[in-house]
Amino acid sequence: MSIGVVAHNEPPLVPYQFPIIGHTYNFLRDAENFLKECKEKYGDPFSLYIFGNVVTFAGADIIPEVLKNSDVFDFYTGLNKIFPIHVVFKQFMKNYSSSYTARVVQEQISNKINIYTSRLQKELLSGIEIFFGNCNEPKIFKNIHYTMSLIISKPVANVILGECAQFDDIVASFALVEKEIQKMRYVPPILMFIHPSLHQFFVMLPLRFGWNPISRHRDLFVQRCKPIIEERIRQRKELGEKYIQKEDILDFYISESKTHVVDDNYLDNLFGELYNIVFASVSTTSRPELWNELYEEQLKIHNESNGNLSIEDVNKMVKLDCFVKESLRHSADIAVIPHTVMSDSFTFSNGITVPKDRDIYLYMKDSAFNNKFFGETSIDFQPKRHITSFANGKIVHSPATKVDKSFAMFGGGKRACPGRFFAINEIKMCLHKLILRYNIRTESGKIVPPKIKTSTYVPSDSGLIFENRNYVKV
Ligand code: HEM
Repeated sequence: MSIGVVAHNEPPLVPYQFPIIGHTYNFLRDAENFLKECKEKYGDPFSLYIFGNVVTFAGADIIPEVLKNSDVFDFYTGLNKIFPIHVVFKQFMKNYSSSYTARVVQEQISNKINIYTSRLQKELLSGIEIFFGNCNEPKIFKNIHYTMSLIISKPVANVILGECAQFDDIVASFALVEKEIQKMRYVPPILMFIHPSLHQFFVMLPLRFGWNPISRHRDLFVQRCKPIIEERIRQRKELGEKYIQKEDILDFYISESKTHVVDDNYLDNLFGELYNIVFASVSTTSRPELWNELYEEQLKIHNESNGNLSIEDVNKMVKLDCFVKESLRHSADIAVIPHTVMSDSFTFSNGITVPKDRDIYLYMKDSAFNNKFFGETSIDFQPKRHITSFANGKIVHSPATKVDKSFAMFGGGKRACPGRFFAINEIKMCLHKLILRYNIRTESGKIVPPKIKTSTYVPSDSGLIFENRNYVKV
């Protein structure tokens, strides 16, 4: 049994038997139990030798320190090693800046939800009608994840592209972009055994030969949106100060660019900026879990709002919010999002030091199901745990958008997900409409667990049955 050499005060490196292979086999075979055992035996954080590299796993105590120090622990450097999403987009954008994109999402999308609510609602209802329909007879939907992506794509396309979202193929391309990019994520990192950069080279090989999974979406974007972009630029020029900016992200980027020339470079850049946001929003928002007891709350709010939701109505959906938060907690991946150490080293508050270039995986399951935060019932699905009732009758609810040490599903610190307000709002509106209209159950009548892919979960492909409640008109 060999024990790797670790520098003074480094996280303990879990002993392993076979050189080169290290812990790779145990990690691939059963990451869930293997990480649990390691944490119990070696504490937080600990290191493993996987795919030829020493990587560190941060559990519930260390995750908040990693997220808080985003200038030291870089998410994009870590992510690019296994899933070079930014390389895909950088082919289109000359000056890509992740912090600029984050600011646009926060200021132009999340801060303006009240402006978008009625449009989002209209698009969601139309998507639900197209993709689920009446369901007067119970209907089975097999690929529910993709169907939900299609439904979510409609409102997202509307907010991002304004009237360009009238084209069905543009809406479909929003859902497909996500699907195609996600495929890159599942290339097994076997070549990392030789050198980490070899895996990256292999994943990016098609890009080097000029094939980009999203090129055809770029062509469709140009075909559909170029005339609209040109017309908007023409109007801006003609009306000058009198031009009233449209409420969509496309017009925001047009106003920022201050150009009058719609050439290939300009369109590439616009496409890259816009579809980067599309990827972030569609890939994360489509979650079909439902909970029947929420029906009463939805019916009450539906009646009070006459079926026309405002942002205040969405905020009143406290039970639904707790349900969404609990669903997100339960769908936490086992370990995700490596953050790479960018400074010479970093010392955690418990005195343990990690060196430059070390990848720190967030052991999310340890945080999401920790008794320290959620007590003995941490593994149970209990949406009410997010509500606290005080003796004086005061009731406080911890919203799904709140990031703190017990809830890291949206990250934390300065780089916490800026799209979470939009995402939660959209999920709640969508679930509200679905719960009002349908009874939804799994084919087997039991809860179907997701499938495990290495250390992440992917939705199960078992079907969901939708049946019209025949009660309210949504
Ligand atoms: C349920 C849905 C979502 C989940 C679970 C989610 C989760 C996350 C997580 C974990 C991060 C990394 C945070 C960190 O490293 O601290 C992140 C970042 C980000 N998310 Fe989301 N997200 C969701 C929806 C969205 C939506 C709808 C948008 C856009 C409208 C969006 C845009 C972004 C952006 C731009 C970043 C990068 C932030 C930065 O670089 O500072 N996300 N998200």
